[in-house]
Amino acid sequence: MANTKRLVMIGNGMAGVRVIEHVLKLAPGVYDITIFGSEPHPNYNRIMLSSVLAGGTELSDIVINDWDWYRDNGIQLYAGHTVTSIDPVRRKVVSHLGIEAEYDVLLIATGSSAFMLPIPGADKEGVIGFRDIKDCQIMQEASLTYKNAVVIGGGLLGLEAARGLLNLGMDVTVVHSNAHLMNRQLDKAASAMLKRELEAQGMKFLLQKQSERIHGKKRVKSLSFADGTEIEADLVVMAVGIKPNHQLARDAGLSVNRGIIVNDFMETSHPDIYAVGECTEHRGIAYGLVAPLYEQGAVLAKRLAGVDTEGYTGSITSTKLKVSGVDVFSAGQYDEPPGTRSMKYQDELEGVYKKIVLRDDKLVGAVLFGETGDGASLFSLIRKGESVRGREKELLLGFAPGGAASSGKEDHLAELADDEVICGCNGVTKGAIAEAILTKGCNSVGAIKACTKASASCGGCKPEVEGLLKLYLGDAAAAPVKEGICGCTTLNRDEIVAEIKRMGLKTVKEVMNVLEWSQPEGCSKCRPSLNYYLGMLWPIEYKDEKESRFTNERYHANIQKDGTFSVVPRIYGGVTSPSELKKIAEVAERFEVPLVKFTGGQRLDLLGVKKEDLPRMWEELDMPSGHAYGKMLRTVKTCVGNTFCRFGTQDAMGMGIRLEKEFERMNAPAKVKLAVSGCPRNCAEATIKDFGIVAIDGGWELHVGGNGGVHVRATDLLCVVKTDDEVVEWAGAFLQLYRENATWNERTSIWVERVGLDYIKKALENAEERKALYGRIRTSIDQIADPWQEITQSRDLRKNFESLVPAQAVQN
Ligand SMILES: Cc1cc2nc3c(=O)[nH]c(=O)nc-3n(C[C@H](O)[C@H](O)[C@H](O)COP(=O)(O)OP(=O)(O)OC[C@H]3O[C@@H](n4cnc5c(N)ncnc54)[C@H](O)[C@@H]3O)c2cc1C
Ligand SMILES: NC(=O)c1ccc[n+]([C@@H]2O[C@H](COP(=O)([O-])OP(=O)(O)OC[C@H]3O[C@@H](n4cnc5c(N)ncnc54)[C@H](O)[C@@H]3O)[C@@H](O)[C@H]2O)c1
Ligand code: SF4
Ligand code: FES
Repeated sequence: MANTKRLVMIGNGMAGVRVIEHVLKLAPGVYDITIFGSEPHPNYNRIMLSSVLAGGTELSDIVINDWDWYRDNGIQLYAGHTVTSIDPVRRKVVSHLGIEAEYDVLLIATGSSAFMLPIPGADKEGVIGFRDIKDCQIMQEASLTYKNAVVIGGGLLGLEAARGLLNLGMDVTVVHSNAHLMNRQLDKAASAMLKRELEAQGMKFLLQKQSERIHGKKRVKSLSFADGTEIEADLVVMAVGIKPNHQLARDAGLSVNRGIIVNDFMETSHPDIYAVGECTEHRGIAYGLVAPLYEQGAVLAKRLAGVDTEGYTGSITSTKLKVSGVDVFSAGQYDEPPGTRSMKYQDELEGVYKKIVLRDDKLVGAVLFGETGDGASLFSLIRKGESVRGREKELLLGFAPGGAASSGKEDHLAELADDEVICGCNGVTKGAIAEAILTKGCNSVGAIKACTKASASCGGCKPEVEGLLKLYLGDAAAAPVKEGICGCTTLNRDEIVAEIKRMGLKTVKEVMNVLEWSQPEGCSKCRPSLNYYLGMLWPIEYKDEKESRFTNERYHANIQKDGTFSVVPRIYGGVTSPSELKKIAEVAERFEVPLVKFTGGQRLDLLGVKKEDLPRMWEELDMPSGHAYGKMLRTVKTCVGNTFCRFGTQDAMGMGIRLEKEFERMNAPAKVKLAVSGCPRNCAEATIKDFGIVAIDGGWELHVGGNGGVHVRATDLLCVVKTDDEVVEWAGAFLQLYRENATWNERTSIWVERVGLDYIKKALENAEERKALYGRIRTSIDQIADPWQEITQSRDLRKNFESLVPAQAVQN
């Protein structure tokens, strides 16, 4: 593009990408943008990692900008690339995979890393920080094998990690060096109440403990302390603060202290090199919360767009602990240094504690425990810095339910100026939310979230957003507002499916237009779900929209953390042959596959494959896709059954192979796994599968709704049948009932609990209905070709893989 400047950004995290979002709006077409990010993911909401660890949230739920966003905005993204050097003279950066990028403007947004205590044994297996997706995965995997988790650090991160590990079923002890928890956010009274509450949830604490040494051969076994005591540990999570990632800047000669030193316009000591986020130090402060970083980002974006700005002058911060069942809020001055006065309210029975701290009639701090609904309002007063003389009691007790002086939250919100920030995480003002409600028709928290991003991160501002809804829409908002499948619509799954059927809508775009989506392009939640519903409803006419699928499903292979892919061919029922194994081995050798591994589902995983090699590998393997990447039928695990096992009563392998051939290529709301055991000893673990078959004398037990993942659930017994044909028919009917009624992304374990086993039994016991369901699943599956074959046989489709050079670098 003529006259465009080359903007290169190092770091694909929250602060940096927020700057790019602003720049795209303020100065479209001005920059040719390249981003390098060490993590092999698109930009995601790091704040929400606590929810991912605690369960119920997946990476796809926390992605802020999906791969399409980069592509649609012409951004060259090198995901999985760590920049290893900056050359300020030649104005270029180099990544660890050798990619060079020249810049006119360089933006460093490298964030920070977990601070790891430099104690002996800290390098052992099982000792980690909590900073990214990978750490979440390590903790989730450890919880499957190990019992004792120790979290060092009783701050925000440590407690959120500890709660997540409890959810994963581990025995968790938090080791804290201070005498009270969250000592950087809470006073002693609130801290004591917090400790009691967390103990009631099952967390254990060791306070005033100095960790001295981590023991164990290869993997951690225990942790010992300066006082000579020791605790068993299979997993140690260090959450003792963060250290800004500034080495790259230091090596390039930039001024660095705790972080990269920046002025009020986020300029570093070098011309045309800017820095933003946790990697920076501004007026002596390195921030570790997202709200100030977004404030920095807004200033920097204006600077880059040539828009006037007064500069960034620093932030007062507020925090909210994200542990369900415990409400803790802290803002500004949380203790009472000389020159301040405080007012406190404590109700031990109700578990409520409130404190406000004042200096010269101004509110300078607040600590809330138990009732935190007024947090954002108090924070806004702290930021304003105006006199609150005469209103102190009202501030302490006033806004919350049960408060003495009830001026009401809406009254308070009404008094706020339009430029007051309501959502600190995303820098959204009252004026922006008012505009969304009054002129853009947003009438739910979800719609406001989609339109403005308010409440999209920690969720701490949700009470204020609800208050504004009530303020502007009155009683209309007092009624519980229906939440849609995502922020783009207020319609839920059943309403959407009904409307698609009623109006005969046939494409994703059509659904969005006709059902009046608030975002014309939809989002990463609704697009794949609409694609699924349409395919399920119109199996013959509907053409799958590849662009509405996630990367793995688009490339028919699982993307790995280094940007390579894994290839899993289908091995029916886990039964293979020497010639098939030889073929796989030869292909693995020919393509120099770095790792070959058996999966938990009895197949072979070829890991570390370059994207451009995928079609040729599939061709040479000449086997069907194992669909290890999609919301589809994954595996049918089998035991040897009566073919070899002396306990076996039925042919488990034969049944497994038959079922896998019957239902392979089946699209579903979520992944589906089956297993067949040849007798009630159940070696194939059929009772933790979506559909499990266990042989008994003279028949088969059919089990449904099991799950062996993070949320383990044993199956419910659906029925007992006699013949193999009946097994296939019931399995097909059950899977189709699930396909037709579950919400996209809902596993059978959740769906079965939601609709109830009785509903499923009733639907399937009717032979006519069962046969009809079976007929419909067959029709659906018969329309779908094997994706690997489809790609290898089409020159156009192959090009999608071949044209992507450097293949492993570019994810968009
Ligand atoms: C579990 C958890 C929960 C949190 N909860 C909250 C919360 O509730 N509220 C809140 O305000 N804050 C919270 N935070 C803090 C918040 O996430 C951070 O303040 C924010 O993410 C910092 O944004 P950033 O862009 O500066 O850094 P990051 O989001 O860390 O992004 C930096 C990116 O740069 C990449 N990078 C680093 N070096 C290089 C290199 N050389 N080349 C290429 N890429 C590189 C990193 O891999 C990273 O992806 C939480 C943090 C964690 C870990
Ligand atoms: N809800 C939220 O806002 C939230 C959640 C998670 C993380 N974060 C942010 O992520 C960053 C990291 O969080 P964090 O909790 O690690 O940092 P932190 O600095 O807030 O807390 C670290 C805690 O560890 C304790 N500690 C220090 N050395 C220790 C030692 N040797 N042994 C035991 N305890 C020790 C400190 O007393 C402190 O309370 C912070 O910037 C935090 O603000 C915020
Ligand atoms: S489940 Fe029964 S038949 Fe199958 S391997 Fe185990 S003991 Fe043998
Ligand atoms: S304050 Fe965190 S999402 Fe609004």
